[in-house]
Amino acid sequence: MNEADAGLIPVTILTGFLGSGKTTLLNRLLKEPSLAGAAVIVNEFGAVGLDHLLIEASEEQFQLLDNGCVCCTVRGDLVETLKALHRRTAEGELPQLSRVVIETTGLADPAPILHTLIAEPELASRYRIAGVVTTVDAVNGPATLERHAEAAKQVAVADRLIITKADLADGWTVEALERRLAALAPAAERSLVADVELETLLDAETLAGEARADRIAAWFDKAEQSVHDHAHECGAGCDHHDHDHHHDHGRHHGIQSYSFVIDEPVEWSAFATWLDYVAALKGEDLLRLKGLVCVADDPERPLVLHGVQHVFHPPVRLDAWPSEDRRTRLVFIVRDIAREVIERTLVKFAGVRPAGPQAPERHAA
Ligand SMILES: Nc1nc2c(ncn2[C@@H]2O[C@H](COP(=O)(O)OP(=O)(O)OP(=O)(O)O)[C@@H](O)[C@H]2O)c(=O)[nH]1
Repeated sequence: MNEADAGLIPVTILTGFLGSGKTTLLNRLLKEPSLAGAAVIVNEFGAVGLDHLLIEASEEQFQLLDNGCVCCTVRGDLVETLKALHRRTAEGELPQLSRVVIETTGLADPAPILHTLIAEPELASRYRIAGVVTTVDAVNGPATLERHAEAAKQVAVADRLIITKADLADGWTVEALERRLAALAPAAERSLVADVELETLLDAETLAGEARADRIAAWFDKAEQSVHDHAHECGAGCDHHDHDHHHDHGRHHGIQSYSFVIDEPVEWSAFATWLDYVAALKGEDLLRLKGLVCVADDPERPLVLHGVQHVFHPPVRLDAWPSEDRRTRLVFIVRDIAREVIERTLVKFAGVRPAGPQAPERHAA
């Protein structure tokens, strides 16, 4: 931090591809005493997102941006949220703000977010960027970096790279991933999540203010260039001609999110058979599945489900429902898998018929 930054509120961006362990790390961080005065801004897809139920922050600490992806459609909401946080703190409505952590969606490009923080005068006079922390999943990470430009970008702008799920991968895979990360982000510090010092993690910035601003400007130019290239690829057939839409359309192409709500408790053995089937058949394009499940033999204690491509993590049983709503909710983020396909398999294997869409389907961007 340089002198000009003194007195500004540090903002850390916590990013990483879908299911790479951002929320898990954030929940660990939120238990740190030094995070007591922090505000947490979480961006999730879709009106029926579940993250806000799974993050253990106090209501006062927590701000949700759930109307799109923070790097594109809800960037304005982020600006307003940060302005309002500052105003409410100054007016004594909220306690003094020690720092802000922004958890992005798994598909976000952090560069435009950083650019916004620097370029928006009111924000730049109140907040400083404390760094970008990117989680990379050791099991899916190598393939994800090859397949998804978003993931490579999240790594490239990182100050700190946190390798998660090394406990599920062999040593050789982790070493190969480390080499790949070193090539993509030579200046970033790398550590395994098990070795992370939580106390210092959020002050991750490895570049001084000006160098960072230059680097972000360079990234932003590249982003503009890819938008421009995309506009050419799209040609006359593409009817989206405003800048932001090109930006989204180019990067989150083919990715959709949708959710299902199931009114009745489910029989776990049939439901688990359905999960196995979906993972085996569609794993590569099933970028993320999250669920809160009401199981017939223990309806008071829901199961939390996490699927990340082919990997289904062991379900975790909560002691109680996190909100009044006790129905099973499933959120999917997929590439080119139609909602009807998932719905059909739910009926066939799990024997349940989900209620109609709770919110209009939307593209994940
Ligand atoms: N074994 C193991 N599991 C992990 C680790 N980190 C996260 N997980 C599991 O991975 C799943 C997804 O973790 P999340 O923290 O929800 O990932 P996320 O990046 O917040 O996911 P999105 O918000 O959907 O992008 C959960 O089941 C976690 O328990 C890890 O280091 N080891």
